[in-house]
Amino acid sequence: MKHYEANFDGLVGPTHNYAGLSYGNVASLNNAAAVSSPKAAAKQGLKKAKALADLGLAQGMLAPQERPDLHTLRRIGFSGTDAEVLNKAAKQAPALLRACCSASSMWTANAATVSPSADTHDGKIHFTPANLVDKLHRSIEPVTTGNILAATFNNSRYFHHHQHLPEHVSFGDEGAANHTRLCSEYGHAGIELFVYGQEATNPSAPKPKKYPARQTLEASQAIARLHQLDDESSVFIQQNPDVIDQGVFHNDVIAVGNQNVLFYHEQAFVDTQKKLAEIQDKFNGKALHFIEVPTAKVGIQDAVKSYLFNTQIVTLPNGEMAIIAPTNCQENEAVYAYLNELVTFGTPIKQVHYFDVKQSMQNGGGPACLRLRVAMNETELAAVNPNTLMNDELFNRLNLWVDKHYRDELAIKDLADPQLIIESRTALDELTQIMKLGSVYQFQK
Ligand SMILES: NCCC[C@H](NC(=O)CCC(=O)O)C(=O)O
Repeated sequence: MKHYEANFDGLVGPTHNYAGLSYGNVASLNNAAAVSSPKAAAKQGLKKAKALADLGLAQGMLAPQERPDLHTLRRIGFSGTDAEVLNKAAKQAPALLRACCSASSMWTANAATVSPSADTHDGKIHFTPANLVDKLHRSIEPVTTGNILAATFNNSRYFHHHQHLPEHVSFGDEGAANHTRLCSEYGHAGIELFVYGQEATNPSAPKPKKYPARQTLEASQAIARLHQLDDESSVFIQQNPDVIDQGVFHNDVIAVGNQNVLFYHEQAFVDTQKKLAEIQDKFNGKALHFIEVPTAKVGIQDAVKSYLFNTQIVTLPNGEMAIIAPTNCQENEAVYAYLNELVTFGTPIKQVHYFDVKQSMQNGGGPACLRLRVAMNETELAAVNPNTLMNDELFNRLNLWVDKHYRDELAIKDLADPQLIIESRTALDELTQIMKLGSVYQFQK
């Protein structure tokens, strides 16, 4: 039986904009009110996804969400026709309107946590949508995310979909951005690493002073229980609170794993040596590559600016690993020098491929934020909705669809334009037909 790790990238939605909504995410704050290009953003994402499919990897796409989210605006008391709701919100509560217009579901690393069947007791792939409670604009994603995941992985024989965790800060859950999996082969049982920012029920435990720690230990433990993981195959690691305060709002800004490689910054974790020993122990003596990047070579600021660790590490069909990096890594002298050196270290990582995903980067989302990993065997892959899988036909269709429906530019003031509702719904309605998703959006019910 063949095994794959498929990447499901988030298709960037028609309202992609820079609203400065993510306190603690430096890029989001720095680019607040800049003019975005939804069309360029969607095309950059499609190009990366297609390039990975062309490298011989399993690659899918996840549909974006309905924005502006009029359902939420009505729920908080704005009434009338769609245009009236938008108009009133724009005048009376512009910050809430901005939160209801974000295309943030594009960062599918935050869509859910996924545990492959090799790790779970019932032998199914488990999905739990992230509740994303730390940020208002993201907390409105999980229900539709669940609908989209269920329409994409639509076979209950292989896929088990859970409800998102309770919507309270004690269970702050950011999905796969704070989760990585180590294994010798994708189809073998692996070690699931859950990296949390704080313990909600232990006020004396360390936590950041300035920026929020979005993921809690309690949420990570709940996911491990729901996904039927063994203690022997789960490791809970605290993210270093000092680096959260320097802009590392998710673990995938400072560490990434693939198969037997863990690539991380020296300052990423609390109790690093102890945790590495636990991982090695649970890995049953099999070979592991811990690639630690020292501060002396790449400082935290360079890591945050370039997104060195928000790279994807993928295993190519020939068994070598490649790093999928944003072009921002080439533009940073220290990081570029490090990556050029990394491929000579004798680790499984042999190549680096650079992609321009700047539209997403300007909101703090790199190549790894844009994808949700799902390790699958060939039977499970065959059970995925085939219309979501990347190939020449889907790539061409989606590019044409973007050309037809997306704006070249979007400024914050444009979010109050009622025409944007019509454009966005028309686009999404057509998309659900292209990807054969059924009625996943509120406006279709
Ligand atoms: N994994 C990357 C997530 C990036 C995302 N940025 C945002 O939501 C920025 C939106 C804005 O500011 O318009 C976040 O911080 O959760």
